[in-house]
Amino acid sequence: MDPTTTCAVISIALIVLYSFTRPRKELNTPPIIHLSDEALFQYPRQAYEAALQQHGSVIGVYRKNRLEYIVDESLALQVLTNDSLFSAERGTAAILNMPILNALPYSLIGSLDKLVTKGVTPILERQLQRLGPIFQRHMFELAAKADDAKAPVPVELAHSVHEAMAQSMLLLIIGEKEADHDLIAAAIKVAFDVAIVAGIYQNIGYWSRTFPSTWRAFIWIRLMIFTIPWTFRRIGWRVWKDLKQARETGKTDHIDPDCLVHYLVKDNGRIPGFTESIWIISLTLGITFASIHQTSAVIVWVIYELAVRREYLPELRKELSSILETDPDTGKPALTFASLRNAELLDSFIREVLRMKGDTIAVFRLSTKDAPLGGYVIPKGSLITPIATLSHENPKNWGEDANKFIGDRWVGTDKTAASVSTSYWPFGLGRFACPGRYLAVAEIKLMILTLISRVDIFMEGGKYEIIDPLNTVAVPPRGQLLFLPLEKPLL
Ligand code: HEM
Repeated sequence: MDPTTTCAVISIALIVLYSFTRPRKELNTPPIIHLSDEALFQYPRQAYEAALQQHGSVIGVYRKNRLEYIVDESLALQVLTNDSLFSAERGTAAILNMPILNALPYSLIGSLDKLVTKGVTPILERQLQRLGPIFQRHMFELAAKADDAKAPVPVELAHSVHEAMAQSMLLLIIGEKEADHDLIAAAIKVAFDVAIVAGIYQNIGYWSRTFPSTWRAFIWIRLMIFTIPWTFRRIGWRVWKDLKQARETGKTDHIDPDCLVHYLVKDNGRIPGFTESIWIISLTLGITFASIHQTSAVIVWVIYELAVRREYLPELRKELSSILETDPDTGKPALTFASLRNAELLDSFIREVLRMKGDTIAVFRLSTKDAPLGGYVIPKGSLITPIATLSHENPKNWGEDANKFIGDRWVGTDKTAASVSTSYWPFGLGRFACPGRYLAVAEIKLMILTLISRVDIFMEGGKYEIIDPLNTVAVPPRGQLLFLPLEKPLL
């Protein structure tokens, strides 16, 4: 080895040795509070809120063998928006059990954010014109299950919602206009499998909850190496073929110009090569999960809430009648982009559901350096999250009735379901607030208005059950929805 190389090797070795042996200075870290599994998984809101009240604005709590720092509303803004101390991308990767994302040369989460911000939001109206008929067809088919019924009949909502979401997202993402049953099933399965890796159902399984580290290792290998590539192969192959044809012909006309794969190819600046194609396929996998799973869960939440708060239905139908426009081709009443924008009462109801459904820990960040916070120091590499209920239901933010569900609370204000602030962040906050929220709210409105234009909705027993109180964000409630056809459909 020549002297220069020897010096370089020795220097690197010394730096590595120093960084491992360097005495770690004592940090003034927040108190670590023990919360029992029962408290965390059965009544997390009360447990976290009481601990914060007793021990101050920031505490450490072990959950599923992992230390998480929990803050109250006074520090929420700082934690969620101070990118120089708390990283959204790293926090999301860690909480989704995918720290490997942080080792990639490009930021997957940053690229997904850009993809939706640039590829969907600016052309939201056009996208909704394309996707709308798919949502409506699935909801009409579901409503038709109650045709001729004289008493409320049970229907299976979640399945239809997932199919509608999967089919429309296949059109949005890969430009598949006629997705067959297998392709739709593959998209649903991919979203579900990624949700499992991401730990979305981890709180409700005995093994995953009791042996979280072993569970994480096992599930990661099984799902990431075998199951997800297998279920994703049909979608991935379709994208691969499109990209291969582009490489061979130098052209992209065979790819739907409004789909996200087309956007990615254009954004790449040249026809993607092999590694760029793999990256594009990874992004389509990520966006399939991000766009299908959470929106489907929220639609179920909103419809179940409506079914137990039936007093809002007459007003919502009145609103629907007033916002319908006339389809220029058929002359029939139609729901357009403008109709959805004008559905103020429904928007307010959705916002109230998102505010009040009891989210506790929902949006995570990871400290990128030893970060001063609330009189303590959060050590570098720590997960940190504010408790959502303390912001969302705080009387200081929303008045004395802050913890009361008032469906029309936001009508006539500038606060829409998608407009996030320090006191309302179901879509996150700051630079990385969910880029898909405008699309998501429009989809939710479209599905709900379509349904209530044809059927009356009820919950069996007048109630639903929360399956996972610690994850009301992504796990929908359970209950039996019932439909009764309207005498005079509005659509
Ligand atoms: C009601 C449905 C949805 C909810 C409640 C939701 C919520 C969230 C939340 C809380 C975050 C993290 C934000 C943060 O860290 O500050 C997020 C990130 C993200 N969401 Fe959504 N989301 C929904 C629908 C969608 C849809 C339909 C899309 C795509 C079309 C989407 C795409 C993304 C992406 C790409 C990210 C990661 C990048 C980023 O953080 O900017 N989401 N979402």
